[in-house]
Amino acid sequence: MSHKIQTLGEFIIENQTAFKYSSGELSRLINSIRLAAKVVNHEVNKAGLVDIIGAVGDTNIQGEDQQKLDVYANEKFIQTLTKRNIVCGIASEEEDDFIAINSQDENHQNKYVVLIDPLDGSSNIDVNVSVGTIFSVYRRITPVGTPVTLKDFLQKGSQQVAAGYIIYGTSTMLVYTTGAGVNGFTLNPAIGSFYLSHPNMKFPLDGNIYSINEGNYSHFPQGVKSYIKYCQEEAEDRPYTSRYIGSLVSDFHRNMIKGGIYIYPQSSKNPNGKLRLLYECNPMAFLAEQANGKASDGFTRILDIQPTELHQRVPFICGSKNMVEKAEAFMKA
Ligand SMILES: O=P(O)(O)OC[C@H]1O[C@](O)(COP(=O)(O)O)[C@@H](O)[C@@H]1O
Ligand SMILES: [Mg+2]
Ligand SMILES: [Mg+2]
Repeated sequence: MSHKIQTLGEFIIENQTAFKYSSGELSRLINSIRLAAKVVNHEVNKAGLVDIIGAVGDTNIQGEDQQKLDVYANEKFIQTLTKRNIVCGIASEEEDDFIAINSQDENHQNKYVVLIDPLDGSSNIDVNVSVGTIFSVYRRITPVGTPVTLKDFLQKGSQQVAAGYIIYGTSTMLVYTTGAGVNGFTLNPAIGSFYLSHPNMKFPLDGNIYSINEGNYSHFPQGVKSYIKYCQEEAEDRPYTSRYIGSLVSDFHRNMIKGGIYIYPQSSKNPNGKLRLLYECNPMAFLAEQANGKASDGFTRILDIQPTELHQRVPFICGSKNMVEKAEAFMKA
Protein backbone atom coordinates (compact mmCIF):
# COMPACT_ATOMS: atom_id res chain seq x y z
CA MET A 1 0.00 0.00 0.00
CA SER A 2 1.49 3.36 -1.00
CA HIS A 3 2.26 5.69 1.94
CA LYS A 4 -0.27 8.36 2.91
CA ILE A 5 0.56 11.77 1.50
CA GLN A 6 -0.43 14.41 4.05
CA THR A 7 -2.86 17.06 2.99
CA LEU A 8 -2.15 20.70 3.85
CA GLY A 9 -5.08 20.67 6.29
CA GLU A 10 -3.63 17.68 8.15
CA PHE A 11 -0.15 19.22 8.13
CA ILE A 12 -1.44 22.49 9.60
CA ILE A 13 -3.18 20.68 12.47
CA GLU A 14 -0.30 18.30 13.15
CA ASN A 15 2.26 21.12 13.20
CA GLN A 16 0.16 23.59 15.15
CA THR A 17 1.85 22.88 18.48
CA ALA A 18 5.32 23.41 16.93
CA PHE A 19 4.40 27.09 16.73
CA LYS A 20 5.32 28.98 19.95
CA TYR A 21 2.13 31.11 19.99
CA SER A 22 -0.07 28.19 19.01
CA SER A 23 -3.68 29.01 19.77
CA GLY A 24 -5.11 27.69 16.53
CA GLU A 25 -5.48 31.26 15.25
CA LEU A 26 -2.49 31.05 12.89
CA SER A 27 -3.71 27.67 11.65
CA ARG A 28 -7.09 29.19 10.83
CA LEU A 29 -5.27 32.03 9.07
CA ILE A 30 -3.20 29.67 6.89
CA ASN A 31 -6.39 27.73 6.15
CA SER A 32 -8.03 30.97 4.97
CA ILE A 33 -5.10 31.65 2.66
CA ARG A 34 -5.41 28.08 1.35
CA LEU A 35 -9.08 28.73 0.53
CA ALA A 36 -8.43 32.07 -1.20
CA ALA A 37 -5.62 30.43 -3.18
CA LYS A 38 -8.01 27.87 -4.60
CA VAL A 39 -10.53 30.55 -5.58
CA VAL A 40 -7.86 32.64 -7.34
CA ASN A 41 -6.30 29.53 -8.92
CA HIS A 42 -9.66 28.69 -10.47
CA GLU A 43 -9.72 32.09 -12.20
CA VAL A 44 -6.03 32.09 -13.19
CA ASN A 45 -6.39 28.69 -14.83
CA LYS A 46 -9.01 30.00 -17.21
CA ALA A 47 -7.44 33.38 -17.88
CA GLY A 48 -8.01 33.95 -21.60
CA LEU A 49 -11.38 32.20 -21.58
CA VAL A 50 -13.02 34.64 -19.23
CA ASP A 51 -12.76 38.41 -19.14
CA ILE A 52 -9.94 38.38 -16.59
CA ILE A 53 -6.94 39.40 -18.67
CA GLY A 54 -5.87 42.94 -19.47
CA ALA A 55 -5.76 46.13 -17.46
CA VAL A 56 -8.64 47.68 -15.53
CA GLY A 57 -7.54 51.17 -16.56
CA ASP A 58 -6.49 52.29 -13.05
CA THR A 59 -2.99 52.67 -11.65
CA ASN A 60 -2.06 51.52 -8.17
CA ILE A 61 0.02 53.44 -5.62
CA GLN A 62 3.14 51.98 -7.30
CA GLY A 63 2.20 53.83 -10.48
CA GLU A 64 1.61 50.48 -12.23
CA ASP A 65 -1.36 49.69 -14.47
CA GLN A 66 -3.56 47.43 -12.40
CA GLN A 67 -4.39 44.19 -14.20
CA LYS A 68 -7.86 42.69 -13.81
CA LEU A 69 -6.31 39.68 -12.10
CA ASP A 70 -4.41 41.96 -9.66
CA VAL A 71 -7.75 43.44 -8.59
CA TYR A 72 -9.57 40.08 -8.54
CA ALA A 73 -6.89 38.37 -6.44
CA ASN A 74 -6.71 41.38 -4.11
CA GLU A 75 -10.47 41.26 -3.50
CA LYS A 76 -10.55 37.49 -2.93
CA PHE A 77 -7.72 37.42 -0.38
CA ILE A 78 -9.08 40.43 1.52
CA GLN A 79 -12.66 39.08 1.50
CA THR A 80 -11.60 35.60 2.62
CA LEU A 81 -9.44 36.88 5.50
CA THR A 82 -12.00 39.51 6.57
CA LYS A 83 -15.02 37.21 6.51
CA ARG A 84 -13.22 34.65 8.66
CA ASN A 85 -12.60 37.19 11.41
CA ILE A 86 -9.01 36.06 11.61
CA VAL A 87 -6.87 39.18 11.22
CA CYS A 88 -6.91 42.69 12.66
CA GLY A 89 -5.33 44.32 9.59
CA ILE A 90 -4.31 43.76 5.97
CA ALA A 91 -1.85 45.63 3.75
CA SER A 92 -1.63 44.96 0.03
CA GLU A 93 0.38 46.03 -3.00
CA GLU A 94 -2.95 47.03 -4.56
CA GLU A 95 -4.18 49.15 -1.63
CA ASP A 96 -2.86 52.66 -0.94
CA ASP A 97 -3.17 52.27 2.83
CA PHE A 98 -3.53 49.39 5.28
CA ILE A 99 -7.03 48.11 6.03
CA ALA A 100 -8.06 47.86 9.70
CA ILE A 101 -10.32 44.87 10.20
CA ASN A 102 -12.63 45.26 13.18
CA SER A 103 -13.65 41.91 14.64
CA GLN A 104 -17.40 41.46 14.69
CA ASP A 105 -17.54 42.04 18.44
CA GLU A 106 -15.73 45.37 17.94
CA ASN A 107 -13.14 44.65 20.66
CA HIS A 108 -10.27 43.97 18.28
CA GLN A 109 -9.25 40.59 19.67
CA ASN A 110 -7.48 39.37 16.53
CA LYS A 111 -3.71 39.25 16.88
CA TYR A 112 -2.35 38.97 13.35
CA VAL A 113 -1.74 41.35 10.46
CA VAL A 114 -1.22 40.08 6.91
CA LEU A 115 0.69 41.77 4.09
CA ILE A 116 0.08 40.49 0.55
CA ASP A 117 1.19 40.81 -3.03
CA PRO A 118 -2.07 39.39 -4.40
CA LEU A 119 -0.73 38.76 -7.89
CA ASP A 120 3.01 38.62 -8.45
CA GLY A 121 4.39 38.70 -11.97
CA SER A 122 1.53 40.78 -13.37
CA SER A 123 3.36 41.36 -16.65
CA ASN A 124 3.08 37.61 -17.33
CA ILE A 125 -0.69 37.21 -16.82
CA ASP A 126 -1.70 37.79 -20.45
CA VAL A 127 1.04 35.60 -21.89
CA ASN A 128 0.29 32.42 -19.94
CA VAL A 129 3.53 32.43 -17.93
CA SER A 130 3.44 31.39 -14.27
CA VAL A 131 2.45 34.02 -11.71
CA GLY A 132 2.00 33.94 -7.94
CA THR A 133 0.68 35.37 -4.69
CA ILE A 134 2.99 36.30 -1.78
CA PHE A 135 1.97 36.64 1.89
CA SER A 136 3.65 37.69 5.12
CA VAL A 137 2.20 37.43 8.66
CA TYR A 138 3.09 39.29 11.88
CA ARG A 139 1.65 39.38 15.41
CA ARG A 140 0.44 42.86 16.10
CA ILE A 141 2.64 44.94 18.47
CA THR A 142 -0.08 47.36 19.59
CA PRO A 143 -2.27 46.03 22.40
CA VAL A 144 -5.11 43.67 21.53
CA GLY A 145 -8.33 45.54 22.10
CA THR A 146 -7.11 48.72 20.36
CA PRO A 147 -7.39 49.63 16.66
CA VAL A 148 -4.49 48.37 14.51
CA THR A 149 -1.92 51.01 13.49
CA LEU A 150 0.79 51.47 10.83
CA LYS A 151 3.32 50.39 13.48
CA ASP A 152 1.88 46.87 13.39
CA PHE A 153 2.87 46.64 9.69
CA LEU A 154 6.28 48.36 9.82
CA GLN A 155 8.00 45.53 11.67
CA LYS A 156 11.40 44.09 10.69
CA GLY A 157 11.19 40.94 8.57
CA SER A 158 12.85 38.99 11.40
CA GLN A 159 9.56 39.42 13.34
CA GLN A 160 7.49 37.50 10.78
CA VAL A 161 5.60 34.51 12.23
CA ALA A 162 4.72 33.06 8.84
CA ALA A 163 5.37 33.71 5.15
CA GLY A 164 4.72 31.96 1.88
CA TYR A 165 3.65 32.05 -1.70
CA ILE A 166 1.28 30.39 -4.08
CA ILE A 167 2.63 29.66 -7.55
CA TYR A 168 0.09 29.29 -10.35
CA GLY A 169 2.26 27.36 -12.80
CA THR A 170 2.34 23.98 -14.52
CA SER A 171 0.87 22.90 -11.23
CA THR A 172 -0.39 25.08 -8.42
CA MET A 173 1.62 24.97 -5.23
CA LEU A 174 1.46 26.62 -1.82
CA VAL A 175 4.87 26.94 -0.17
CA TYR A 176 5.18 28.36 3.35
CA THR A 177 7.07 28.56 6.64
CA THR A 178 6.13 29.33 10.25
CA GLY A 179 9.78 29.37 11.26
CA ALA A 180 10.24 25.59 11.34
CA GLY A 181 11.48 24.95 7.81
CA VAL A 182 9.81 25.33 4.41
CA ASN A 183 7.23 22.90 3.01
CA GLY A 184 5.56 22.79 -0.41
CA PHE A 185 2.09 21.50 -1.19
CA THR A 186 0.74 20.73 -4.66
CA LEU A 187 -2.94 21.16 -5.50
CA ASN A 188 -4.63 18.08 -6.91
CA PRO A 189 -7.24 19.90 -9.05
CA ALA A 190 -9.42 16.78 -9.35
CA ILE A 191 -9.81 16.51 -5.58
CA GLY A 192 -9.30 20.20 -4.77
CA SER A 193 -6.80 19.42 -2.00
CA PHE A 194 -3.19 20.49 -1.49
CA TYR A 195 -0.82 17.57 -0.77
CA LEU A 196 2.64 17.65 0.84
CA SER A 197 4.73 17.14 -2.30
CA HIS A 198 7.91 19.00 -1.28
CA PRO A 199 8.73 18.43 2.42
CA ASN A 200 11.53 20.39 4.02
CA MET A 201 12.63 22.35 0.95
CA LYS A 202 16.28 23.54 0.93
CA PHE A 203 18.28 25.78 -1.40
CA PRO A 204 21.39 23.95 -2.61
CA LEU A 205 24.37 25.88 -1.18
CA ASP A 206 25.58 26.49 -4.72
CA GLY A 207 24.03 26.56 -8.18
CA ASN A 208 24.65 27.88 -11.69
CA ILE A 209 21.43 29.73 -12.49
CA TYR A 210 21.37 33.52 -12.33
CA SER A 211 18.11 35.49 -12.69
CA ILE A 212 18.34 39.20 -13.45
CA ASN A 213 16.75 41.46 -16.07
CA GLU A 214 19.88 42.06 -18.17
CA GLY A 215 17.91 44.51 -20.26
CA ASN A 216 18.70 47.05 -17.54
CA TYR A 217 22.44 46.22 -17.61
CA SER A 218 23.66 49.70 -18.55
CA HIS A 219 21.80 51.18 -15.54
CA PHE A 220 23.25 48.74 -12.97
CA PRO A 221 25.90 49.62 -10.36
CA GLN A 222 29.43 48.43 -11.26
CA GLY A 223 29.31 45.62 -8.66
CA VAL A 224 26.27 44.06 -10.33
CA LYS A 225 27.81 44.44 -13.80
CA SER A 226 30.98 42.69 -12.53
CA TYR A 227 28.94 39.84 -11.01
CA ILE A 228 27.07 39.31 -14.31
CA LYS A 229 30.43 39.24 -16.14
CA TYR A 230 31.67 36.74 -13.55
CA CYS A 231 28.67 34.49 -14.23
CA GLN A 232 29.15 34.82 -18.00
CA GLU A 233 32.94 34.54 -18.28
CA GLU A 234 34.96 34.03 -15.14
CA ALA A 235 33.21 31.61 -12.82
CA GLU A 236 35.36 28.53 -12.27
CA ASP A 237 32.31 26.28 -12.15
CA ARG A 238 30.86 27.56 -15.41
CA PRO A 239 28.72 27.24 -17.42
CA TYR A 240 26.17 29.42 -15.64
CA THR A 241 22.72 29.65 -17.14
CA SER A 242 20.68 32.84 -17.32
CA ARG A 243 17.02 32.22 -16.51
CA TYR A 244 14.58 35.11 -15.91
CA ILE A 245 10.82 34.47 -15.90
CA GLY A 246 9.92 37.96 -14.72
CA SER A 247 7.74 36.61 -11.89
CA LEU A 248 9.65 36.79 -8.59
CA VAL A 249 7.75 33.80 -7.15
CA SER A 250 8.57 31.59 -10.15
CA ASP A 251 12.25 32.58 -10.37
CA PHE A 252 12.62 32.06 -6.60
CA HIS A 253 10.85 28.68 -6.71
CA ARG A 254 13.03 27.36 -9.52
CA ASN A 255 16.21 28.61 -7.86
CA MET A 256 15.21 27.00 -4.53
CA ILE A 257 14.81 23.63 -6.24
CA LYS A 258 17.77 23.78 -8.63
CA GLY A 259 20.20 26.22 -6.94
CA GLY A 260 20.45 29.78 -8.18
CA ILE A 261 20.38 33.49 -7.45
CA TYR A 262 17.76 36.16 -8.16
CA ILE A 263 18.86 39.80 -8.31
CA TYR A 264 16.72 42.93 -8.68
CA PRO A 265 19.30 45.64 -7.95
CA GLN A 266 19.11 49.38 -7.58
CA SER A 267 19.77 51.16 -10.85
CA SER A 268 20.02 54.68 -12.20
CA LYS A 269 16.34 54.21 -13.18
CA ASN A 270 15.25 52.74 -9.82
CA PRO A 271 17.61 54.01 -7.07
CA ASN A 272 15.92 51.70 -4.53
CA GLY A 273 15.30 48.83 -6.92
CA LYS A 274 11.75 47.77 -7.83
CA LEU A 275 10.64 45.15 -5.33
CA ARG A 276 8.65 46.04 -2.22
CA LEU A 277 10.23 45.28 1.16
CA LEU A 278 7.08 44.41 3.12
CA TYR A 279 5.18 42.05 0.83
CA GLU A 280 7.80 40.78 -1.62
CA CYS A 281 11.34 40.88 -0.14
CA ASN A 282 10.63 40.14 3.56
CA PRO A 283 8.47 37.02 2.97
CA MET A 284 10.86 35.65 0.30
CA ALA A 285 13.85 36.38 2.57
CA PHE A 286 12.21 34.54 5.51
CA LEU A 287 11.55 31.54 3.24
CA ALA A 288 15.08 31.68 1.83
CA GLU A 289 16.71 31.68 5.26
CA GLN A 290 14.40 28.89 6.48
CA ALA A 291 15.58 26.91 3.43
CA ASN A 292 19.32 27.46 4.01
CA GLY A 293 19.44 30.29 1.49
CA LYS A 294 20.29 33.95 1.98
CA ALA A 295 18.77 37.35 1.15
CA SER A 296 20.20 40.87 1.33
CA ASP A 297 20.17 44.24 -0.41
CA GLY A 298 23.81 43.61 -1.28
CA PHE A 299 24.99 44.93 2.06
CA THR A 300 22.34 44.38 4.78
CA ARG A 301 20.34 41.24 5.64
CA ILE A 302 16.82 41.93 4.32
CA LEU A 303 15.22 40.71 7.58
CA ASP A 304 17.24 43.28 9.57
CA ILE A 305 16.03 46.29 7.57
CA GLN A 306 13.71 48.56 9.64
CA PRO A 307 10.74 49.44 7.38
CA THR A 308 9.69 53.09 7.28
CA GLU A 309 6.93 53.05 4.64
CA LEU A 310 4.22 50.59 3.60
CA HIS A 311 5.26 50.45 -0.06
CA GLN A 312 9.01 51.07 0.23
CA ARG A 313 11.31 49.39 -2.27
CA VAL A 314 14.72 47.82 -1.66
CA PRO A 315 17.41 46.24 -3.84
CA PHE A 316 17.06 42.46 -3.57
CA ILE A 317 19.57 39.60 -3.86
CA CYS A 318 18.29 36.18 -2.86
CA GLY A 319 19.11 32.52 -3.34
CA SER A 320 21.80 29.89 -2.75
CA LYS A 321 24.01 31.06 0.11
CA ASN A 322 27.42 30.81 -1.64
CA MET A 323 26.10 32.57 -4.74
CA VAL A 324 24.58 35.45 -2.72
CA GLU A 325 27.84 35.86 -0.79
CA LYS A 326 29.75 35.96 -4.09
CA ALA A 327 27.45 38.63 -5.48
CA GLU A 328 27.71 40.64 -2.23
CA ALA A 329 31.51 40.50 -2.50
CA PHE A 330 31.28 42.09 -5.96
CA MET A 331 28.83 44.71 -4.62
CA LYS A 332 31.24 45.62 -1.80
CA ALA A 333 34.38 45.57 -4.00
O1 LIG B 1 9.90 43.44 -15.68
P1 LIG B 1 10.97 43.64 -14.64
O2 LIG B 1 11.37 45.07 -14.44
O3 LIG B 1 12.14 42.76 -14.85
O4 LIG B 1 10.31 43.22 -13.25
C1 LIG B 1 9.92 41.90 -13.00
C2 LIG B 1 9.70 41.79 -11.52
O5 LIG B 1 8.63 42.63 -11.14
C3 LIG B 1 7.57 41.87 -10.56
O6 LIG B 1 6.65 41.53 -11.55
C4 LIG B 1 6.95 42.76 -9.51
O7 LIG B 1 5.84 42.17 -8.95
P2 LIG B 1 4.32 42.55 -9.31
O8 LIG B 1 4.00 41.88 -10.58
O9 LIG B 1 3.61 42.00 -8.14
O10 LIG B 1 4.22 44.04 -9.39
C5 LIG B 1 8.27 40.63 -10.02
O11 LIG B 1 7.43 39.52 -9.91
C6 LIG B 1 9.32 40.38 -11.10
O12 LIG B 1 10.40 39.65 -10.63
MG1 LIG C 1 5.18 41.24 -6.97
MG1 LIG D 1 1.67 42.16 -7.56
